[in-house]
Amino acid sequence: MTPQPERTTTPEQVNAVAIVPAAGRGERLGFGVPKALVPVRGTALLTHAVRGLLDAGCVRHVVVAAPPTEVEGTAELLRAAGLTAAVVAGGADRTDSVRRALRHVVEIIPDARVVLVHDAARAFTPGAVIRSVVAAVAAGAPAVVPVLPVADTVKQVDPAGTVLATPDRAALRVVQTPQGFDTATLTRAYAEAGDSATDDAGLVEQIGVPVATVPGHHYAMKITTPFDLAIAEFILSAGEAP
Ligand SMILES: Nc1ccn([C@@H]2O[C@H](COP(=O)(O)OP(=O)(O)OP(=O)(O)O)[C@@H](O)[C@H]2O)c(=O)n1
Ligand SMILES: C[C@](O)(CO)[C@H](O)COP(=O)(O)O
Repeated sequence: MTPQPERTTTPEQVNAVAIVPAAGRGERLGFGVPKALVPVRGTALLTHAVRGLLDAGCVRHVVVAAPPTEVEGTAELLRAAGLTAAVVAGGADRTDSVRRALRHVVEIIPDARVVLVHDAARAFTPGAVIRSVVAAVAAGAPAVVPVLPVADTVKQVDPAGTVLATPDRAALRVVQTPQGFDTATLTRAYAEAGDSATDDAGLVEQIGVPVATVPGHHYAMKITTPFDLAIAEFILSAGEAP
């Protein structure tokens, strides 16, 4: 029998669905408007983030969780930028916002096999990171997170700030988004795990499913403070990620 070439699924063949939690208030940024709507070079962070996902070439649908009072305005913002995305009302915390968007995904795209969850605040994530997360899920990993090594020494402290321990930083990673999941795994995690977690992979860990890692990128930083906004300006002026 003639040996058949091994079939691999490329990220472009997957057509993932992306959830974008964008309902945060941006208190640490302090602009008095939801952070996702804060402009960098005249374009809202959310618009940069959604465009980045759609331009990566492997995302078929985007579902945004917006502040409940901004659902219409957010839909209009994205339409005006020529971007196609569904917008739902977000919740009280990030987990609640993702839960609401995930419910929408399951309703409108029941055949979605791969789902990404990507912070609007990580608006300048390179397409290569998005594609490698999708590729790892397509290759069979039920959950995948992009990570970076930890550059500083990290201390564990008690509530008074006294150092308790110095974990081995070689075993630690900083976690970014998009985080990618087999849709059935993420749905089960949201149904069975605790109410809240600081990331979606945390809920998957709670149900005992292994989480794989792929290399992240400094450009996928979370824009949290005015200092980060200055770095975002730099990233835009520097052009394509090295
Ligand atoms: N109720 C919430 C809170 C946060 N997020 C989203 O989760 C991502 C990560 O949250 P973070 O960077 O902490 O944003 P904020 O909550 O807006 O920031 P802050 O804590 O400074 O108010 C952001 O894209 C944010 O919009 C959300 O969808 N719903
Ligand atoms: C999901 C996340 O961006 C991964 O690093 C992060 O945990 C979000 O944390 P936040 O406190 O909701 O910003």
